[in-house]
Amino acid sequence: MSTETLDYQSGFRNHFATEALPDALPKGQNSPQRCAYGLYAEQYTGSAFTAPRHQNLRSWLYRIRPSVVQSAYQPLKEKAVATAPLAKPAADPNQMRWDPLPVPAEPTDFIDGLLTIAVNGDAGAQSGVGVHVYAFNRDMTERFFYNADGELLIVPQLGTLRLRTELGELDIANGEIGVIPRGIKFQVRLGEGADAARGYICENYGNPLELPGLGPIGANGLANPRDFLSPVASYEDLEGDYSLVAKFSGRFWETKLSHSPLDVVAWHGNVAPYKYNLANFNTINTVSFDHPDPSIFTVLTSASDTPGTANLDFVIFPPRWMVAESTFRPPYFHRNLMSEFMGLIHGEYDAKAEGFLPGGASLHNCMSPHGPDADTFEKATHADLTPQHQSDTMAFMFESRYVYHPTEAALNADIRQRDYVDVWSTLRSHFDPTKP
Ligand SMILES: O=C(O)Cc1cc(O)ccc1O
Ligand SMILES: [Fe+2]
Repeated sequence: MSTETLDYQSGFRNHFATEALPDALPKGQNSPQRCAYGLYAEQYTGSAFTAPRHQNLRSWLYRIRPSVVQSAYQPLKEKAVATAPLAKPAADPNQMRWDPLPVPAEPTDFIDGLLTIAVNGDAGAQSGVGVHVYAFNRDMTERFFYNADGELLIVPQLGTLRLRTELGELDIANGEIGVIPRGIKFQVRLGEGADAARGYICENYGNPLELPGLGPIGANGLANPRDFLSPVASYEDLEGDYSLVAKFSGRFWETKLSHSPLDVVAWHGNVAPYKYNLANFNTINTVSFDHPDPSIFTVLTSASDTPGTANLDFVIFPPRWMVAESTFRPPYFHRNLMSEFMGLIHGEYDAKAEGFLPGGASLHNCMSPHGPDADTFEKATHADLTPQHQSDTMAFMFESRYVYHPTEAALNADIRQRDYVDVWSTLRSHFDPTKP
């Protein structure tokens, strides 16, 4: 368990510069003939070299040993982690819901505690996402991990996490998110006070997440850049029996290391892990009438090649005032082009009176109808429309243009609520042609 508090650098995709030893970063160049302290220089790119400047991502790492010091990769036995496209695709128009994944009874670390719920797109074509849940109770100590298939958006629901990465350490708690860029080596440990952890992960095979455009909202609002925090350089110089697990092209591999890969003494650049506290989200909502579309709650977006039609939108449903006049205030009934995976970080979600639990999940695929359950509809159509504060709530959505294919494991899981569709079964006709 990790207790000391961490320092961070603030700003979204800033060009950061950080060193754990004085003058470890070279001055005025990236590749000096000899680096300070006998370090090796290593460039790490998060985009093609020739990506447009505003999307060009790279950092320079000054490390004790270059990453090439490793043994041959060997395949690791199959995990409960799937990657798109599935061998047996199983897209399903049924509305689906799951209870929270139980915390394991056996000692289980972050990697072994992952279960894929659904995937879409094609990881090899760098489009789509994988949606996983995790539940674990043991620190990663001798092993480290990187994911070549995509960046990882981590949404803790239970227990704080200490993310120990090559570029430094991050703590993320319930109500915060962490993002590990594609390929960054890291280790997950239980944070302060946690003996188990559970949460959600969106593995983004596509373009890296970025802040959405604000359009007529103006220059400020939603998630503000300065609230994003990246780690400062910190390193360990440890020799011993370590291993590095790689998720590469849908399979898990392992290479033996004789040292800890968290040996970066200094780095500079604009691609780095980051965290964000969802409580800092500047929420915008109607002050007149009607229920706005949830795109006003977009925290981060991964663009596809069709403008406005995201590979992934990460959307939250934060605490907020509900003041709409003469309006049905909860989410409306709808059928959407975009496919929607939802989770609940804490509290209750305003479209569902019961059954959608913190740590649970729901899936409403392209064009599958959904919306408020029957109890919510009943209450909201008779509610007194005074200003009401929607408190203690934080739901989120991984919304994607690509249809989600649930995994067989998720379809057959004990935690699946097989009677979910019945939450709408008592919605009766109120139609009366004599009463306009
Ligand atoms: O399905 C959901 O609960 C997510 C959602 C919320 C909302 O306020 C409007 C549309 C929508 O898809
Ligand atoms: Fe929806």
